[in-house]
Amino acid sequence: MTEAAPPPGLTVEAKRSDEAVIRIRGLRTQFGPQIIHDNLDLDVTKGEVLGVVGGSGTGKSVLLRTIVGLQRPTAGSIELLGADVLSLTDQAKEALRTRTGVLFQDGALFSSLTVAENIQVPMREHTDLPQELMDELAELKIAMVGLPPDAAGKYPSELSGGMRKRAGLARALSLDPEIVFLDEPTAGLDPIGAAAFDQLILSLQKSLGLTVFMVTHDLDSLAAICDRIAALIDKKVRVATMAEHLRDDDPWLHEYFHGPRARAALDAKASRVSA
Ligand SMILES: Nc1ncnc2c1ncn2[C@@H]1O[C@H](COP(=O)(O)OP(=O)(O)OP(=O)(O)O)[C@@H](O)[C@H]1O
Repeated sequence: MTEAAPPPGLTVEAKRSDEAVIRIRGLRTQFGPQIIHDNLDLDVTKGEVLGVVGGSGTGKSVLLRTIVGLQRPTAGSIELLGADVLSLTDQAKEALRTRTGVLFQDGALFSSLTVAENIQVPMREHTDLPQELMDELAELKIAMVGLPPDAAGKYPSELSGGMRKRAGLARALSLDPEIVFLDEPTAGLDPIGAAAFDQLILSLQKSLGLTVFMVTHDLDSLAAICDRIAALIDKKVRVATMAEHLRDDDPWLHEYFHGPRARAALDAKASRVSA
């Protein structure tokens, strides 16, 4: 079947931007006199892995929280999966929440619940599935993130840091979201654990067709799995591929992407590609 021609007046550019699952325009975020984002625009395309970087305090986590509706901006518009986040009814907000998953920096698991119960929290909140089915789904999510089956009955305190991250990811995937938001998913993991977590994110992204919005400081993650990188600079984002950022002469980008750690990450990527 041939693709239908776009309606008159719809340009190729407009057609392409229709694929944006997150579209931010003119975002301004301010805490008292402190302006964090100013006239920030960002499009995130369906199915991409977007890395979000920036110096400490530039507003990466606030941006994530604002997109998922946990923080209200001072001005601007945010479209998430076609819905205008800032004017939704509570009911529509709930419905949108079932289509997104969030992994906060510390995993944010409930310490008094087992891993399976943690994974079932969003199911209980948003569905009325019978317990038996929720148990089966929790088992499936546990397998998907590479945890052993006996992790289901364990409490977060009984897991290693890497396992807790995986459990947090399983909970973020609880309702089969279309977009996952990850806040520094590899922070606190050793390099081997971090690389394994990167590969897990990449394989889930590919098999589930997820869009991934990932705040990170981890240059290895950026090099290994991100399609594009949004750098928070001067209260706005500059979105480009890693190769393009490497050619940018902005001082922060230059220091970030040309320092010794960046070179090591790029060398590691180059040797993976040539292997
Ligand atoms: N609820 C809040 N009230 C007041 N100020 C806040 C609030 N949340 C964040 N901030 C401020 O906004 C700025 C951006 O915070 P954010 O956590 O987004 O930074 P970040 O880029 O994620 O930093 P880091 O890389 O250090 O985690 C910081 O100066 C922070 O103190």
